[in-house]
Amino acid sequence: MSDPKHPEQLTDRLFATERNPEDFRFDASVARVFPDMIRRSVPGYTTVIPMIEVITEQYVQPGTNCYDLGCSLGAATLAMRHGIAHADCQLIGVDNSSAMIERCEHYVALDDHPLPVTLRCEDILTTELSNASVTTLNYTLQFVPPAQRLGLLERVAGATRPGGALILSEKIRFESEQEQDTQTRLHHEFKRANGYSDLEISQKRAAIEQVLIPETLETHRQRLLKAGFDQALLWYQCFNFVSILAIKAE
Ligand SMILES: Nc1ncnc2c1ncn2[C@@H]1O[C@H](C[S@+](CC[C@H]([NH3+])C(=O)[O-])CC(=O)[O-])[C@@H](O)[C@H]1O
Ligand SMILES: O=C(O)C(=O)Cc1ccccc1
Repeated sequence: MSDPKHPEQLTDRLFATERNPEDFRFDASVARVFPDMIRRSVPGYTTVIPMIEVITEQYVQPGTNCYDLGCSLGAATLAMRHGIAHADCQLIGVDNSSAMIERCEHYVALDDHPLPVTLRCEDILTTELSNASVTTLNYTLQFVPPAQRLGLLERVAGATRPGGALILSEKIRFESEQEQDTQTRLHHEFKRANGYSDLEISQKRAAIEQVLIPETLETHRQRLLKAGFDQALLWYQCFNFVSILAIKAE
């Protein structure tokens, strides 16, 4: 029996047996294994999360809103929460998967911290954004159709106060075919080292192909500047996964 207050932590075996090819979705079966899946699949994830607290602390401003767009189970939301020392800030997590938001509520409740967290089960493309100091898109923009990415980033930049920031973490692709092959191989070796079989790796790869669209670092940088940020700097990279800090000038 599982205690609803303590969501069970399961091992990701979703792609371990032969499956029909079907696009990846953030449904209840993914939500149940998500902490294990993301930790074993995304090189650098376990480093990026605690750094989100450190970066939030540097850019948060009193009396502002902080957003975690595509919050899943709230790992980045809680890191942001611990970096916010102002009681008059609002922290808002947004995800359009109800399975994720339901479980996220439990994790937020288990985290002993005075700052309230508002969770919205909404599309990040239409959710209201205003008076922001820190916004996080931690491996979420990669799931937004490329044609809609600039519009979303313009809304984020437009809602961000002078001196505020966006933390953007993404899987990227590389201009050079040789580098693309090498970094992809290293990512797959990382997954293998974390216990995924060749079948799991190849079936997951097929399932995410149409829904997770990586772009180059240069495309991300140029678009962040076009959207209204004044600086876009790479602060973390592990293989084909990066995190960028985009800053609005004071
Ligand atoms: N249009 C959308 N609107 C709202 N949510 C969306 C949308 N598209 C995708 N999502 C949501 O974005 C999340 C992406 S996971 C983020 C990890 C988290 N940030 C973490 O730090 O643990 C990353 C990954 O699985 O690689 C999922 O929960 C989707 O439901
Ligand atoms: O698993 C992969 O190969 C990825 O690229 C990352 C990922 C992590 C979690 C959900 C979807 C994709």
